[in-house]
Amino acid sequence: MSRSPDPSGLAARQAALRLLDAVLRRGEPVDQAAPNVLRNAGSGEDRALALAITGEVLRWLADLDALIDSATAQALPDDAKVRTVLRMMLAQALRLGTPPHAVLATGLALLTGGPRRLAHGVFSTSLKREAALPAAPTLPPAVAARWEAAWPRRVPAIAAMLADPPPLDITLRDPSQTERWAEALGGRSLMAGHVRIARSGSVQKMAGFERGEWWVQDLAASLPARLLGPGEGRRALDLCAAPGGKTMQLAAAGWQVTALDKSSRRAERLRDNLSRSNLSAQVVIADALEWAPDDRFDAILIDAPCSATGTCRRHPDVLHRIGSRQIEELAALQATLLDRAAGWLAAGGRLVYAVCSLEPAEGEDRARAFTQLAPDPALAGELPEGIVPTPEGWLRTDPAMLGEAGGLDGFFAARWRA
Ligand SMILES: C[S@@+](CC[C@H](N)C(=O)[O-])C[C@H]1O[C@@H](n2cnc3c(N)ncnc32)[C@H](O)[C@@H]1O
Repeated sequence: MSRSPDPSGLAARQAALRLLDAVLRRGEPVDQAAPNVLRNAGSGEDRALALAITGEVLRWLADLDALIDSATAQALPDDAKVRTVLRMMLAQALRLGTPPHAVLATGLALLTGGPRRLAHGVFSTSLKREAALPAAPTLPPAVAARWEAAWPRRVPAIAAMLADPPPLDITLRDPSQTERWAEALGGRSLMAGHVRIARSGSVQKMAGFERGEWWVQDLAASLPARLLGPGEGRRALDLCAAPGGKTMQLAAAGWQVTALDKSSRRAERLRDNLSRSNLSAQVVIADALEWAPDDRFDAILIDAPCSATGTCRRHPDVLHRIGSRQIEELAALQATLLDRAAGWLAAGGRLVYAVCSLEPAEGEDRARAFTQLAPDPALAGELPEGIVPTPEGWLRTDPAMLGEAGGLDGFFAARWRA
């Protein structure tokens, strides 16, 4: 049943406050908290507004805090509710173009029994001073320190790409239809099988979605599966497969795919995606640390669990949830997955390891440490124009690459041969 938008506008703001609380206090991903938080958050429009406010606060958190602190002599703790409400108020005024009276009414309503005068004062002072955000968001200090150490010359450009949500990329089931779909969807293709479109409205309502002609997948995320080439009926293992973007690519490229994931909830989405796109794979729900195959595979794709910091434009919560401890733990898991899978490859078979991460500890360091198989460098011709392999033959992307065309996710991929 479709609901009409909440006329007070409060439901969306209450939901945004709860989502921000989930990310900033409990370290939960927005995607994990959202289904529960948004269930009673009014109409589709209200839910979209809640997500937009949450996203803008997480993108611009340090800069919003600087504006708040410059407008009051009071030291507001980081986790004070009034600070989060003020972040939301300023994000709406400065990023979403919400009229000040609507921002004030809904913001103050979140602070019933709390420091409303303070919030009113900070917001009004900021508007009177014509407060503005910088051209590029300021990265949280821990993220800035990590990326400065890894990519000193790339960080300003990466931060600039964080200012706005990225365009929407789709992967086509049939790459020979690229021109047709680019035209039908009013998009632009950066590579056969890829179309990029401006973000607007519901993906499910776009032509071709229901019939599974395409699925949403960032251009960078589509590259690891491409590195395995055409399947010609041979056997591929997609380890860590759900929700199935790469399984669908492999199946569409003619591989006979075994798609393994340990999460039954995510495997359900993988099954739905396969059935919508009319593609098939053998779905296995198992822990890759315990499972072992009966037969060897001609190709293995490990799209390993990772920090996902490469998806920070779409998921700015990663900037505030992920620290060195998580990265270290994930790197250890990734090393174990690589070591196990190497023994499951048939002679002459290819293994691709990939992570949607901007952390060398999960990408370059893992590839350097892995010596069980012979390197099989990626070739420039296998990648979109403008993306070249690293001197080691690895694929490394960051959000500022192909920046003129809208950028792409941060990804790392490396390939070996048995
Ligand atoms: C990066 S996501 C995979 C995305 C997927 N390849 C795609 O393209 O849609 C990582 C996946 O690894 C799964 N995973 C994490 N640890 C695992 C393990 N020990 N065994 C199997 N799957 C695991 C998670 O459930 C998650 O679905």
